[in-house]
Amino acid sequence: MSNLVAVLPGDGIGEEIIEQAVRVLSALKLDLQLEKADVGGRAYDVYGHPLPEHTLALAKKAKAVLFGAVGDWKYDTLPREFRPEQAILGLRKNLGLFANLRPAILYPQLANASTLKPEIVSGLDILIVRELTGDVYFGTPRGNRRVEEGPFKGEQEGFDTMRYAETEVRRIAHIAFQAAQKRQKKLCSVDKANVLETSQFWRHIMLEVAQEYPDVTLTHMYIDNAAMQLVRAPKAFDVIVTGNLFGDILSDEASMLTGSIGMLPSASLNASQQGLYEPSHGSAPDIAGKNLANPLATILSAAMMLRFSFQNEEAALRIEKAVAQVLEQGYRTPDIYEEGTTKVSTSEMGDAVIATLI
Ligand SMILES: NC(=O)C1=CN([C@@H]2O[C@H](COP(=O)(O)OP(=O)(O)OC[C@H]3O[C@@H](n4cnc5c(N)ncnc54)[C@H](O)[C@@H]3O)[C@@H](O)[C@H]2O)C=CC1
Ligand SMILES: CC(C)CC(=O)C(=O)O
Ligand SMILES: [Mg+2]
Repeated sequence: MSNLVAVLPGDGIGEEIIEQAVRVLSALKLDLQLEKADVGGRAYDVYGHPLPEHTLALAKKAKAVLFGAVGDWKYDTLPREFRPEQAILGLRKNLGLFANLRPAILYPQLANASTLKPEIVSGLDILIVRELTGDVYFGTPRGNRRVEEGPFKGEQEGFDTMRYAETEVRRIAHIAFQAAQKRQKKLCSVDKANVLETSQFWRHIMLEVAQEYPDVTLTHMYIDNAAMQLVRAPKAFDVIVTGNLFGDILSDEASMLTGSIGMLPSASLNASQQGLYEPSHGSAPDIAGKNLANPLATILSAAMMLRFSFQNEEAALRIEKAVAQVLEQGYRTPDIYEEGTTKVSTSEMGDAVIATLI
């Protein structure tokens, strides 16, 4: 359905942050049909599965999915297929959402909220393009087995398989090169090619695809160095392209450059402009239910939804400008609070954004 949005709040702070994003969308009075469903731990509690069939069916028929977060410590001992995290992994895989865009932008008003010195982060605007449906997160075989030989013979071991097929690397490479073309034309591919076959293969394909984008400067960096450079000189990056595991880690690291993980939105896209939009953080059980969470990453994810799935650049910009405006007005949830600003709750931050929409 062309205007259907599946709204999946999930667990922990999911409900609180999604509520604010939905309020902002409603205030814009757009022609969207929002339909809510359970996902994650709360779906497991009710239906015995973290991604029930009706939730998956709703996500599949929707133009876009607005997702909160899933997970809670109380589900950590469940067999893996029933853990809440399988819901987001299942949605990504079932909807073919291979391209995860995670922009890390420092709003000038938050230069002091970052744990890094203002001169290191001010003006920061980088884009992490993370491959989302391959790599060690989905590779098979995986599991537990008895070690058959070597010094640990007879013991149990756990194992996963890191794997990337050519098509998977090629299509994310194109997304990243095209994103770089629209920006500073610098693409850094992050891998571990000095150790891993998967990474050597990734690098080889990146170099091949680069031939089609002579206007973009491609560089390569090992993940360990990239993790270090990201806090040493983050502004040296423009677009980073990397695999699922490395991208997961680097994007949490990049969030601290922007002041808080509560500021980092994301879009996960497939080949037919269907997308899932979620904050880059998790369900934050430590602050759930307390009206403390920063809803801005989710509100900014809703803006990305309007831009990428509904081609409504104007409405996306209205949200983004309102977010900049509330920060300018000094409103801060606890994660980005500093002396001299006004501490607000999750819902008060939603109120402030709505009041500022023009
Ligand atoms: N896409 C998803 O649904 C994801 C789910 N998870 C799940 O979330 C659960 C918690 O995982 P953690 O490793 O603790 O990561 P997390 O991202 O949920 O929290 C890490 C830290 O950041 C803080 N934080 C996160 N979002 C915030 C926000 N909007 N405002 C203010 N502070 C915020 C939390 O309070 C916590 O101190 C786990 O079950 C994990 O598997 C983790 C990452 C992604
Ligand atoms: C919870 C995981 C499945 C993923 C994750 O941490 C992420 O996508 O950022
Ligand atoms: Mg993560």
